[in-house]
Amino acid sequence: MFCANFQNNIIQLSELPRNQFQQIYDAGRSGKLTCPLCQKEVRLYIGLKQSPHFYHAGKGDYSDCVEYCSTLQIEPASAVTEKEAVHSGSFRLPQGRSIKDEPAETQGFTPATPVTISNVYTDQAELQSNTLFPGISFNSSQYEAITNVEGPMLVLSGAGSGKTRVLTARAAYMAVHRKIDPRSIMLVTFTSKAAKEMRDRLSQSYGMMPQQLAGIVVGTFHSIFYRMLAHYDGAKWNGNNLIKGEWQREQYIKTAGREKGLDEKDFPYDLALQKISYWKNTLSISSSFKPKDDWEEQVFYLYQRYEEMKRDRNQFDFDDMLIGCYDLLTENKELLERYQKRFTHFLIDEFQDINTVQYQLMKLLSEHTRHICAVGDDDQSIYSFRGSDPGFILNFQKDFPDAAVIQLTKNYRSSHPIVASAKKVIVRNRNRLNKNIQSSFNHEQQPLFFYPYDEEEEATMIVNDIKERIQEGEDPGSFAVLYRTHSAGRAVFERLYQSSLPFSMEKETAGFYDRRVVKTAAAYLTLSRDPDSVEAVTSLLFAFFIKQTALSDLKAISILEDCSLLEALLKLPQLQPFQKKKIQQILPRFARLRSMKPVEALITIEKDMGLGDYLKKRGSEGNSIEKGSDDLQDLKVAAKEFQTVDAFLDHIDHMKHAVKEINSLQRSPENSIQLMTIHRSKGLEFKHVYVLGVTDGSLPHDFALDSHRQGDSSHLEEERRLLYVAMTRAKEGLYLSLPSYRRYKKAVPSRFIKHLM
Ligand SMILES: Nc1ncnc2c1ncn2[C@@H]1O[C@H](COP(=O)(O)OP(=O)(O)OP(=O)(O)O)[C@@H](O)[C@H]1O
Repeated sequence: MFCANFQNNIIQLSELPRNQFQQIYDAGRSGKLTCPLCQKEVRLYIGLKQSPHFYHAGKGDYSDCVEYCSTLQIEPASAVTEKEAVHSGSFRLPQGRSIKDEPAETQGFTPATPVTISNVYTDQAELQSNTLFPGISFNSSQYEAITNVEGPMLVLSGAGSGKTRVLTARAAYMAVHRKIDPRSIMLVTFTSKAAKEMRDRLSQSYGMMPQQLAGIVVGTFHSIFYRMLAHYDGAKWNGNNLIKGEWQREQYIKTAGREKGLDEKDFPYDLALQKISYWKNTLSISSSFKPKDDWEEQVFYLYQRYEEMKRDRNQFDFDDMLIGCYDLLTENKELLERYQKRFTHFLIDEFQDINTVQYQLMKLLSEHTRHICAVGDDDQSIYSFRGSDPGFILNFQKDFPDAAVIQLTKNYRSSHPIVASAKKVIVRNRNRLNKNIQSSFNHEQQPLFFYPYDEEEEATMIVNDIKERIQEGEDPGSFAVLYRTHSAGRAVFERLYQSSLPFSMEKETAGFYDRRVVKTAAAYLTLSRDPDSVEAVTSLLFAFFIKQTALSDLKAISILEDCSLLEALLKLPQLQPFQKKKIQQILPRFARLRSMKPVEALITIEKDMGLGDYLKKRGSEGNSIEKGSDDLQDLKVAAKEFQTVDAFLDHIDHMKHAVKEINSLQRSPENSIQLMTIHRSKGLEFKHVYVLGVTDGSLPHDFALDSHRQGDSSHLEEERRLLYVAMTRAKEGLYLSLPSYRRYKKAVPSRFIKHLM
């Protein structure tokens, strides 16, 4: 049905401006839409499977209502003149009627479209062997990769081609069939999640005895090498001295930057930190190191000061763990030999993401036996910013010219249409090894593009689609929603929370309202209704560049002079004249904020109340990947659906509680919808995968487009690999979202997928 009653007016869907769908959808959810005929509650459908339409909230036969609405059908929009239309609120309600009863097209709504793939699926029968472990089959390449355990081996494995299966089976085969001491097997993974999965698979699938299983050393580079360091010198490598938070690293280099007079609004500290990590992980810094240009000169200074600051405090960071171990083993031959005696067989997962220091460590440890097996896929290399380099795959063959090379090209995870589409995306990368990945099964479901209006509607469509599929019998654990950056997951988090569907997500995604800029902007809003909020006034001190110690003065002034904390700001004795002038201008505006619409209030805060200046000076505007002003734009998108500041602030509080609640539930991934960044999804698989924001600026990220414009296309290629990784997580359903607007700006489909549309 295509009409509904809203605020005593009849809305025709064909006449509803596209940007108001979400608002009407929300009105329906809060019971504010009714049927023009029976007056019962109706809702607006926004999803993937059908075009938007109104439907009755309760069950029953509503054919009369549908019929009635169809008699209200109007002439095509172009035929309705202004004279014929009346205006109600922000909606244009046509007067003209026609008795046509085909469904009216909804304005600007494009139904989901399938990805175009040209090649047809051809089933290539293959021999599978299951003699090694009952119930688990292996194709001939996998079999060879598992059983050929002597000497170096490189396994080039396409997405979903069973590298995890091969790695775990190879470890189990060595222990069970070849009776190699499990304690001498080292299996290195890239993430702790992958390590856990390997351990789980080893225990469940390969009939290993618990003591055999316990013997194999399975872990990430960091966990394995940190254990070596802690064992050698527990006092120096005490976990309490580890710098865990990025913010602390940033604080150190910003302190160093101030010594050099580097301006925070111009200087990209995030890139500087990345560069420092890169240098460390690629073992680039030696006595002969020379910065290449001015930028590197500056970063090199920050690097030196950063290292000094850590040393003075006996601290170390994650990169130091690997470098520390490398130094230890190269300097202490006796220790190296002890470890070499202990370990004889080495397996490395995600070899495409290895960096110099990790590679050198593995080479050192394995040089006595050369039983080293590296498994990787250059198309899934997505950590070059940390110094990883798919070039190691090529170097491996140089370092070990006698290495056996095995290609795994059969994809067992994803259906043919998914593999074919992902392949069409990745072949456009120039810097890659050519391979012919084929799916092992066909499926009638094609990957879909869908076209939400903006981020909010994108989240609504996805959550509704998941809800429908769960109602049809799918498990919540079959779904994953993937995105490029953490803040992009905010809207889906909020919709999922409102829907009561079980889901879990990474902490960073959940912490949108705790991001520094978001928190500061929200503090302005809070002070407009509670000028005595200690938390909000503390955030404001940051924004006005006033020392935090002023808080106790503020409290005293507020008691002695009987004024609010906010008003006390102006009476602070330590204010510089320019600060006083600014605060004088800004204070009266707080009260007015409360009567504005939240988006309007945020614009006022940004433009007229100092937040814009704060962003320029302190809000990481120089950052390339996470700009402060992007956070503010994201906050405006979140605020869009709210009519009052109070309602928006309540929503923020509610969502902060929601985060705590969801985290405390600790739902298992098997039973809940997963929200995560594409980076985190590596190595995982889901029946249905939704990829948010497949638009230029989001995927590829703006920073990669910038560097492409400046002549460096390596980041763009990495972004394409990210999309490839995201697509190849899906087994059956792949849904790529192409919103028309992003951060209030017109968005265009990602250059990576245009040829698939
Ligand atoms: N020979 C085989 N026969 C049937 N299924 C297989 C076979 N090999 C692997 N699989 C299945 O294919 C899927 C993908 O395997 P796996 O997770 O090991 O791939 P992967 O290469 O690690 O993937 P990616 O690199 O994309 O993360 C899994 O569900 C696995 O059980």
